[in-house]
Amino acid sequence: MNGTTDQTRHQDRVWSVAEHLDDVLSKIHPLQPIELQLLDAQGCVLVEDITVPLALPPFDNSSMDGYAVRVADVAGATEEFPAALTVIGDVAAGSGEPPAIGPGEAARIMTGAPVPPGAEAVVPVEWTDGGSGEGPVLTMRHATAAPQDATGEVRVHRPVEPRAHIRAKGSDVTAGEPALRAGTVLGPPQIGLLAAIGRGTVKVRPRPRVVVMSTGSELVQPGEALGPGQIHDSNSFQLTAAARDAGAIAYRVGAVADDAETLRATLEDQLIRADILVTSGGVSVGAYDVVKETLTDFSAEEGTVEFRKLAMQPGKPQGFGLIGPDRTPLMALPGNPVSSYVSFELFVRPAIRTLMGLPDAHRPTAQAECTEPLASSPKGKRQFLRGSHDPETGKVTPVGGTGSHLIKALAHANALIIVPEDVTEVAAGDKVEVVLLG
Ligand SMILES: Nc1nc2c(c(=O)[nH]1)N[C@H]1C(S)=C(S)[C@@H](COP(=O)(O)OP(=O)(O)OC[C@H]3O[C@@H](n4cnc5c(N)ncnc54)[C@H](O)[C@@H]3O)O[C@H]1N2
Ligand code: MOO
Repeated sequence: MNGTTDQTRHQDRVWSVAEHLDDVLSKIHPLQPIELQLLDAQGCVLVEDITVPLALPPFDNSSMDGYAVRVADVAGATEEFPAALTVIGDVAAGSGEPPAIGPGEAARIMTGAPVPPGAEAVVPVEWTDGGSGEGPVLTMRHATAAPQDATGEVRVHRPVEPRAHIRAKGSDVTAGEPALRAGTVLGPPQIGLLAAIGRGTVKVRPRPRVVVMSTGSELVQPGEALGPGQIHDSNSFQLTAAARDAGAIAYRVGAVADDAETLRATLEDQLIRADILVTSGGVSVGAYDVVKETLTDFSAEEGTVEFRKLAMQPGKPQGFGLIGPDRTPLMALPGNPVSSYVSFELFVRPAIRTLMGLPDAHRPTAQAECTEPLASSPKGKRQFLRGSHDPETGKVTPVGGTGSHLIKALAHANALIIVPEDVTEVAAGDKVEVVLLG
């Protein structure tokens, strides 16, 4: 058997969606963890258990703007017979050493300020005359407008329970308690907790750097006028946005012309900053399908990219391999805009999320009732039609047709309707599986 026959046979093999995905994911491994600043770690997976170094709150503090008092001093107080206390000063949030409260004394205290020694409870300002000498008030007067309120006398109109309006030291978390476990995905509240316990950096799996490049001599940057036979490059924008949406740091490279040398040089340049490379276009059987030509001709040192046909529509032609000195994954997607996007959702997004070590690499799916019959689907191919899914009714309505060039319909869809390989007809009311695009 000669080499050409081998290669021809190999190319003849049609891969299922699952086989291609398995092959991609089997060659992609989570990135090495690094220490990142908190905000750079957003959306990343924590790889260390985090223990609370100090209690939260770190000290007893007031939950209200009011007066720190001794309970016995306000026992039995009413509006008619208020308890009059001597105000010995202000305790603002951030106060280092608040004054001690003796019998018959109170300190004006602000929310979050440390409870002074001797105080047993906080009376909200609304239960007092605020030092005005008149009836109950709703607010304190501002310190600059009425500095005298930090001294003088306050009348308290209600008694208070011990510890009332005091947030105890350690009532949130105590020192030594686990704060977050390795494997946690860092969302805003987790980042808030890390900041609260004083962590400036954390060890996480970083976001992958994804380089997106489109190929095609017909492509013109949006914003520029089209010449004859030209179209705007939409894939590189769509795919860069999709890479970001998947959690990656995405770099968009302008469209590369259908020229093998230019493509080779651009790939070499870009490898340095890529954890994964995504190309669009040039993978079919045309005379100018430069991605396939260039990457198939790679030497052993440069790496191997395999081009294959998948039993799916859209997204039949796909290339995948590992290139460059670090064997960086490269995914060569078909150029038709819907094909490249569907391919991204099915193969690149899970690859990105696997690099990040995320537990949910795949988009969620749901069963839905199809509101309209679907045009006959090719036998033996898994078809992904665009749909508008309503989670409230559990129904999905097809949007646009099967054409891989229907960019507008894709922009009005929020789901992909899956028509399995063995199904050729879907009637209105039939149940279908949908990929929820979020
Ligand atoms: N004789 C055959 N022709 C084709 C086959 C086949 O099996 N036999 N497969 C078709 C299928 S399926 C697909 S998908 C496409 C894939 O083609 P390529 O990956 O080589 O992509 P191009 O030829 O470069 O472009 C296809 C189409 O998409 C437009 N395009 C490309 N890049 C962009 C971009 N960045 N932004 C917007 N639009 C883009 C391009 O102008 C073409 O119209 O091949 C079929 N042909
Ligand atoms: O597979 Mo192509 O992606 O059908 O248009």
